[in-house]
Amino acid sequence: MSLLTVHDVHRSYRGPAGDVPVLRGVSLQVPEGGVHAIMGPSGSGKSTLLRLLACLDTPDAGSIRVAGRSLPAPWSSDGDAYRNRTCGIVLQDHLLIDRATAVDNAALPLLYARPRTSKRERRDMAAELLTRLGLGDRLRHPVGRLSGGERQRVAIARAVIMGPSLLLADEPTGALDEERTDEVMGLFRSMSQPGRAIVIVTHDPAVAARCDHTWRLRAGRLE
Ligand SMILES: Nc1ncnc2c1ncn2[C@@H]1O[C@H](COP(=O)(O)OP(=O)(O)OP(=O)(O)O)[C@@H](O)[C@H]1O
Repeated sequence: MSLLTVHDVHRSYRGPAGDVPVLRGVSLQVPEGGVHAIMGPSGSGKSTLLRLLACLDTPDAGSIRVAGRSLPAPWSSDGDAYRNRTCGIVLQDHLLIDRATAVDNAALPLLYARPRTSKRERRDMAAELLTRLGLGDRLRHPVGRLSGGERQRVAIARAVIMGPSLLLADEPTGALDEERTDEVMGLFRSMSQPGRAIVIVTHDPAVAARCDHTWRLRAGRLE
């Protein structure tokens, strides 16, 4: 069964010389229980597509359904709930809180979880994930003082902490060495159970080779 169904999605941006079409009829069916990759040249619209799937933006035309339901409006409370409970996202600019520790950044989505969790539970869950991602000795560091690859892993921990049905990750291993890439891919693989799917945008053929399926974005369409 498809967890994610995208049908004939279009998205243009307004440019100085008129509209610039980026997505020109993207269709996609992502089955449950796997790790999938989207590749494509720089500027082909991969991040644009991911933002639509994360309900951070709306298509000009076409439809997106997750677990059989159409996506809500991005800035509605249903959109917030979708991003908190159904979908986890790792963006290229990680949007972390620099002064807060790695644990507090990773635990942030749990603040809005129902039923509520105690501060202790939230920190324990975050610490466990961060340790699994090789950050056991950085738990109490403010993320503003972490390296690019360390920040990337904090963003991954924050995206997966709620156990999302759909995990979307834009270049999640772009700043990581081989060993750390293995840890991240291992975490994604362990999450890819029935009822869940993981979609990663990557430029790295070695990462795509470890995914169940790879789509290529070319000329505004997926192949
Ligand atoms: N908010 C925006 N306003 C105008 N144009 C935009 C906007 N966001 C993206 N674009 C344009 O849309 C095109 C696709 O951008 P996008 O970031 O989706 O590509 P990408 O495939 O993710 O690229 P990369 O691999 O370099 O990250 C680019 O030409 C970009 O300049």
